[in-house]
Amino acid sequence: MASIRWRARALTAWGEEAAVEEALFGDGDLERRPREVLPGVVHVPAWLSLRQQRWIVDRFGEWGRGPIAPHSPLVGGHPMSVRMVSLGLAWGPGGWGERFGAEGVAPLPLPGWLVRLSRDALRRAFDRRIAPTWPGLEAERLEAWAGAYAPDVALVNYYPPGARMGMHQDRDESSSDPVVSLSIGDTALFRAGNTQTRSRPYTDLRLASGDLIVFGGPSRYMFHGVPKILADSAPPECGVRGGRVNITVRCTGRATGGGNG
Ligand SMILES: O=C(O)CCC(=O)C(=O)O
Ligand SMILES: [Fe+2]
Repeated sequence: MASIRWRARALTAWGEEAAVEEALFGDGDLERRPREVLPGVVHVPAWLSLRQQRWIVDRFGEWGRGPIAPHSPLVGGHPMSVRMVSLGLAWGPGGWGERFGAEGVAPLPLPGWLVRLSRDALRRAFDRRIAPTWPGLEAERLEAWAGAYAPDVALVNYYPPGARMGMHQDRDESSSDPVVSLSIGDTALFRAGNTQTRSRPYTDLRLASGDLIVFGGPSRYMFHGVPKILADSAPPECGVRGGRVNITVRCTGRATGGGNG
């Protein structure tokens, strides 16, 4: 029995190492060019400049000193290894709510600059030359669509070294508008799965400091996760010392008082 458990652990570890190796040296990711990873999933490497990253990391510090202290929600009775705060609404395992915790504190609003940045993200990612499959809009219609994108919440995650996030769907938002995700700090191994199951097929990619990934349309409800953070891989100038910051911007249509445009 013990040896079976050991073998299972060894196989899991081997699977992860193989995934890391594939993500680091596999054909798909070597070029670090903007590309549609799956229909509706677009990865834009190094989208944010180091200066923008540092500025956002300063805001991240302010959010952490805000009304909601960074915390690790319990999922299935276990605390998540990431620490999070949310903006616009308060996120918990039960979904998005108006208030957080026993004291019922109101979260900070989603800032206007993050709304504008997210619209820019859609313009950049869903250019037909990069993302031919979805939504396939020609320039003028893309501009109108991106300009009308109205996110109202964000989940801000800090991954200390060694943290991870299991495969899950982002389905607490009633809107199927795309999720815009920004990464700063250590590189993450990001697993983009499928919409049916939390297992294969999946596509692994590296999200490095400054990278953008957007998922919408046919992949809006894909399973995804972060099996590993690559320690000490952040550029020192990004502003994160040890670990990784991830911000996902989303639309619930429920938050009020946010910064629009
Ligand atoms: O850290 C990431 O890249 C993904 C985070 C995520 O999936 C989430 O916050 O729901
Ligand atoms: Fe997610």
